[in-house]
Amino acid sequence: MNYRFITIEGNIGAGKTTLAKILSERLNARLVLEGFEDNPFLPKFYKQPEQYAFPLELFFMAERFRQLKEMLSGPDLFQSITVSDYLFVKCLLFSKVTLQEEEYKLYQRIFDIIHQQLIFPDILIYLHAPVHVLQANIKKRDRAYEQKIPDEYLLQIQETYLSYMQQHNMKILFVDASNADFLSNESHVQTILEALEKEYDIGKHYLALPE
Ligand SMILES: Nc1ncnc2c1ncn2[C@@H]1O[C@H](COP(=O)(O)OP(=O)(O)OP(=O)(O)O)[C@@H](O)[C@H]1O
Repeated sequence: MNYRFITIEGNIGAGKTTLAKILSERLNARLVLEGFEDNPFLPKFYKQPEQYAFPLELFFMAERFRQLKEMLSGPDLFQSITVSDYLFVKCLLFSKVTLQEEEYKLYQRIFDIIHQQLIFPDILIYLHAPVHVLQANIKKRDRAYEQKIPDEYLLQIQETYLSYMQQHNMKILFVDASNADFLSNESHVQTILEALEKEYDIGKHYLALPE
């Protein structure tokens, strides 16, 4: 397989973490997961978004930068495969939705300075699911602070991801994850693994999972 650094992205509740864990096991890869539970501002943000969005986003940026930087300085960067469940630019995409305009401009300035120090994945697997599926997943996993996320917020996040992918040249496997069940449907995992054996051109490549 030609991809040494694979990143999985998608909206809240799309199933990134599940797939990242499974792929890392199957590919014997290093796993990089975002530590959103360590962000003390997240439950507060969901109660009072305007008040807590800026510290929330700063915390995410600092933590993710630290994590990816550590990964880069690790000894096995060129020997092993790495699978992560977020792109660094995720902070910026969410911030576009969560921050006020002036705050966003400032955030973007800091982001622009630091993101150049990081490497970009070889391929992005984007899990796309409609809002009602995301809401059902969010309900099922039952994190208390996520239970009142409005559909509108999920739609805005989705829009931001889609327009980012439209504007940036990268190899993207765009997976229809409406019925994805990587935990108990082996053929779904196999579809992704087989796709990763192929060499793709830059751009979006659609991938459907078996019924
Ligand atoms: N930059 C951010 N700004 C605001 N909230 C964020 C940000 N990054 C993550 N979150 C929140 O942290 C929580 C976990 O986010 P994330 O989407 O990464 O994981 P997830 O929903 O568990 O993913 P999946 O179900 O696809 O594995 C969600 O409530 C999400 O809204």
